[in-house]
Amino acid sequence: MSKDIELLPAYDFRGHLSKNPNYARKLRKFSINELEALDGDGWIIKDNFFGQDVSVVRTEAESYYQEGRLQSSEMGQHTGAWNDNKTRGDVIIWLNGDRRNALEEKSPIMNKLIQKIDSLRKELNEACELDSHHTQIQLACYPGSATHYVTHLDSYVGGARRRVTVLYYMNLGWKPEDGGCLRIHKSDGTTFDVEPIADRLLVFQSRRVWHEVLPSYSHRYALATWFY
Ligand SMILES: O=C(O)CCC(=O)C(=O)O
Ligand SMILES: [Fe+2]
Repeated sequence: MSKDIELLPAYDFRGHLSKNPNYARKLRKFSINELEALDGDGWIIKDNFFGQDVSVVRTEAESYYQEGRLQSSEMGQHTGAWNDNKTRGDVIIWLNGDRRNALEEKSPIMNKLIQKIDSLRKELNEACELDSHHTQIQLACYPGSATHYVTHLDSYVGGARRRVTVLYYMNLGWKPEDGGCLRIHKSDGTTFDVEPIADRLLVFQSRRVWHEVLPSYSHRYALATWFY
């Protein structure tokens, strides 16, 4: 993805909060420091987000893989140019729309996790006037063999108009040699690698944070949610 793409405006979380200081009291899941970081660096990490049920979520995720329901991903609906495993080597399933309704029966614990992630959106709506009413949810597996995803933005003019990306990792016993870090490219030219360890949540501004998935050498599972 070329860095010349036209950017959509980023969201000013702290600005919206400071216009309504009373709303600071509505913060339960995010701290003011975290909202400042979402405006500043553009991302935050929340470890131990869901607790020990991460192992059940992982098992539920693997069942989609074993049933052959994870399919090669497509990037950019407007062009086939990105639909190529040199760009992106994960296999995915969308869990919104009709599949979302089946989740309660098929993957009850993942369903609970999805609700917990959605409560973050509701809090941002209430406290920071995010006014987000549309989400997309995707379960993805990078099945080892150096599968990766090149540097990109999740949202830009002409693409999906996402505002917030939430990634939840479910890789128990992750080791450095498993690879698959999420590499963030900072505006000062340096990088920051996020290890995709179990029960870690990463939240970032979809319109600002350039990122890539480094080659993965074992099965690497993540649940991605986008707030529009
Ligand atoms: O799984 C990850 O860490 C990131 C995946 C990603 O960047 C995407 O699906 O847009
Ligand atoms: Fe991404």
